[in-house]
Amino acid sequence: MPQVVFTYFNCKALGESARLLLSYGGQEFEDKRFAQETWPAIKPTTPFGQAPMLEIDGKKYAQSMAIARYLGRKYGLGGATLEEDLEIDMNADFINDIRAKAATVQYEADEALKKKKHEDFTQNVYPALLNKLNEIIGQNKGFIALGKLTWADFVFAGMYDYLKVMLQTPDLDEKYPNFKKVVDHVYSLPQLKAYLAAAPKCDF
Ligand SMILES: N[C@@H](CCC(=O)N[C@@H](CS)C(=O)NCC(=O)O)C(=O)O
Repeated sequence: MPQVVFTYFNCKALGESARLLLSYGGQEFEDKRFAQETWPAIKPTTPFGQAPMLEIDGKKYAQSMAIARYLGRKYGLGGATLEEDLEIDMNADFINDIRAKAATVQYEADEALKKKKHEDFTQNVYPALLNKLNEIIGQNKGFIALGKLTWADFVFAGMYDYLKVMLQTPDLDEKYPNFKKVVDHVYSLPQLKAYLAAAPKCDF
């Protein structure tokens, strides 16, 4: 078994999908979580100056989506054809686009502008995107793609609480009831039981 180290802040956000996938795959790994204060020392040791980082036998990899795709394919959670992979990628990228859009609001430094942007996005941007995602999950029987479990479900479930914070919408469950179906599908997997019991509790 390869030596695997996964490095990320002590939160779920962009890191949890990889932790869940590694656990699903039965891969032992060092779950290296760091505090905000230690980030400046770690940053220059990562491929792109960003976390998360996955190390396999000493080789370092970055980019949460690339990592999730790799682990998913490795553990049988990819498509059976290039077209199936395309469908998974398409829907996973759509989720990541929603997150990235919300990040432009949430990480706006000017508080007045942040409030204005949030109101604008909440009214004019998020509803169409979130309704579409809810519809996609409905068509896929409670999964993100292909009507069955794929690595994209781990991406969504892992970042779900973070999305609630980023969208400033704690009642996502009620507004878009299919979202919780994906989360429940992933979090009820027996392969994740030991990891979930041992992992530090994080709000997002
Ligand atoms: N596209 C990258 C984005 C990574 C990213 O934005 N990471 C943030 C934490 S969630 C980070 O490293 N922030 C600290 C910094 O950029 O110095 C990915 O998906 O991995």
